[in-house]
Amino acid sequence: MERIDLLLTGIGRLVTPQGSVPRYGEEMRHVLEIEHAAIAIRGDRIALVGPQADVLAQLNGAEIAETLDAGGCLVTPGLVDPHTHLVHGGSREHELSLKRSGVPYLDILAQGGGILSTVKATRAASERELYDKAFKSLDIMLLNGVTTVEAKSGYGLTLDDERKQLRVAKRLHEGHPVDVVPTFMGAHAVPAEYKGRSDEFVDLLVQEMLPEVAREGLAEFCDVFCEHGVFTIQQSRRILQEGKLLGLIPKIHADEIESLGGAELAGEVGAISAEHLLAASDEGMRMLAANGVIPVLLPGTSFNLGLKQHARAREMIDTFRLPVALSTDYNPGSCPTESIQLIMMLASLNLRLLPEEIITSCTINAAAAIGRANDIGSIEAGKRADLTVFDAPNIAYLPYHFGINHTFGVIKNGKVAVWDRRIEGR
Ligand SMILES: O=C(O)CC1=NCN=C1
Ligand SMILES: [Zn+2]
Repeated sequence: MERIDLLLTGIGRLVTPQGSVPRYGEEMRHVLEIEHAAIAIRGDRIALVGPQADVLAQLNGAEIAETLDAGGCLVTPGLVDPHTHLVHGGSREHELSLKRSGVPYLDILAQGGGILSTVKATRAASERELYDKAFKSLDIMLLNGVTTVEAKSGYGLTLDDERKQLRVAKRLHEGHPVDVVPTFMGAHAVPAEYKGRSDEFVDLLVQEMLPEVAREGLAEFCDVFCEHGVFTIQQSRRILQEGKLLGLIPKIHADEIESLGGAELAGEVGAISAEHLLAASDEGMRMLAANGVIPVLLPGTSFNLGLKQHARAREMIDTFRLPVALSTDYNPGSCPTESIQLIMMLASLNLRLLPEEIITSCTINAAAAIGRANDIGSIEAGKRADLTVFDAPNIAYLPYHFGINHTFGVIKNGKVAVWDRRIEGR
């Protein structure tokens, strides 16, 4: 047996989905649980995983560079956050009273606030300021147990400012332990200078921004805010199809507030994922299922907007056999939180997901929503050594004991990125 760089022993309970594809419907509750487990890591890959006695027996005689005792903690795959607006300037707490007095999200946007308020702040911010602000959020996400994050542009709305955001996302990927996966979302809102001329802005997106973003290789995905008062189905279709021709995989903010048929469009254009889906129709869910589109649900957003309606997750899983994923939707307006553990609790409370489904939604299915299920999202030999160590007895405890951070340790690419000294004392 070749040298092992890190041996993690003393794992009270290891819980992981299995495989390198999304888990559909009832499969979402099938997770592997191993008590008294160990994980052997070579380089940035998992070499061995199993009951500690078996792992040690297989390592017999191998050189082990470092051994860490997990103190009986719970270990899962590193958590994946597949839908964030990470890179942005400013904040929108000044809109809180408006929101709490009942002014709808889309009305604030129509009055030039909301996303457009963040556009002003992002255009005014330097790359350094955007980088430093997002770096702090990545620290919070890492400390929460997240090892890979998707980051959308969409607060620039000019070619230069969209490129600025995407360059910052690239630099964050290089400069922070958490991996950052970039999405172009120039179709996030119609900027003030194009007010009332949305088709002309779509021309700019399609004829100038998309080709340049694709040429520079600044994004893997293209996303659109397909919503009443933002981009129509026709405009969204045009942007996503043009992006796809340029090699940008489609994603879509679909049926977040009104049922426009965004889920149907996601199926039609072959999107990798469709996001929000509070108002998705049965036909929309059928289209998602028929075309292998992953629904990414964002219970933090409906919670923070005080919406009574939630995505019909149970029907998505039980009736349409969809592979549900979860995300924070971290952004300065509709969901200003980096806490994936709060999202776990809200998924349990408002989406009625089971603990096993929640873990699957935050690991392998979230990884699949950003095209990385073959690399991350489960604890198996050959997968990336991204692990999260929780001070919890089991996975049900995470959404049950809410409002705190249960993460005691994070291993990223086989290296310790976070390690709470209280583990030693356990
Ligand atoms: O409000 C924001 O800044 C982010 C958002 N985009 C679409 N829904 C929410
Ligand atoms: Zn979003």
